[in-house]
Amino acid sequence: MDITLAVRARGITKCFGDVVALDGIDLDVAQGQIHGLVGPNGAGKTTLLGLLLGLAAADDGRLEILGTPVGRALDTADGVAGFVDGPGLYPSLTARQNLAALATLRDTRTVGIDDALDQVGLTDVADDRVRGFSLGMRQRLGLAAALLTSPRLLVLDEPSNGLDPAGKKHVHGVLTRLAAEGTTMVLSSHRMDDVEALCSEVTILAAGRVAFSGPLSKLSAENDELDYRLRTSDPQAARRVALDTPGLHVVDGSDAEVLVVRALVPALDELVVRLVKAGIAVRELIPVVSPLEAAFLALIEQETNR
Ligand SMILES: Nc1ncnc2c1ncn2[C@@H]1O[C@H](COP(=O)(O)OP(=O)(O)OP(=O)(O)O)[C@@H](O)[C@H]1O
Repeated sequence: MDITLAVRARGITKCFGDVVALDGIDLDVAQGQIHGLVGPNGAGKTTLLGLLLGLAAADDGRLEILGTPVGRALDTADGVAGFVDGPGLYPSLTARQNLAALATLRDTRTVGIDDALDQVGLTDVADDRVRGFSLGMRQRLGLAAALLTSPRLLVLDEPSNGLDPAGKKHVHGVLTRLAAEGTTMVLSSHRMDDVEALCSEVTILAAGRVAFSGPLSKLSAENDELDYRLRTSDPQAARRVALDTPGLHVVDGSDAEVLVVRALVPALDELVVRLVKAGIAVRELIPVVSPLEAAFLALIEQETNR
């Protein structure tokens, strides 16, 4: 048993009737790490998070949480908190009453309801009924509910769902601070940019299988061709230069103002040098999708075509 791992899963399988939701999943999450779980709809993310929260038991495989093997009884392991499919809240109660009710039900030591509300930025609406809360406010309240138990492992299903940019920044700040204080997190997202902002490691699920698991730095598409948007001072001349540049393709979807080119980094460098030599100013040169997003999409395609 490796006590430096907050989660250790080996060969986890979970079926719903004929549907194989998880098909032999291995997962290692080091203590204090924020670990992202990404994948397309139906990949098995929520099912896996549900197993970590003790909401369901695996059909096969071995799961250890915070150093303790998980049995077949449905129960949240000590030190674990979080939610899947949105937090369970009472709409007719206020935010503060919801947290008080949960603390009573759990009979747990609390870090303080006011403190939890403050951490997620809900102090001003603490005495408003949850019925009137937006999706983003409910997500924050769900996080506050999880914080009440001072968890060592926090399991969150799409915590950024419904958050506006300021809300997302706030919640990311809370999660980053918790990780710095030693809380381990496993969170799911559909978005690689979320994962990039928060996580040091990521597991990509596709069709119930692990397509990749490891540090984000390893998941790089540097050696693959990427599409880049190019905006210059002279789009027509830039197109002629691009068409002449070896190893670079002008992609359909380019328009009069913006050229989309597909290239490896060396060919892209050559294009920029040629543009500058031709007196054409480069105003914008950005990947259409980030290298991580591109690697993610390529892996998903590979795995779903297997
Ligand atoms: N309770 C259930 N009964 C039957 N099938 C289920 C159940 N829960 C999940 N599934 C199926 O298991 C597979 C994995 O679903 P899961 O919800 O874990 O995926 P997900 O990656 O979280 O998807 P999404 O991104 O859409 O939330 C899907 O095919 C889904 O239809």
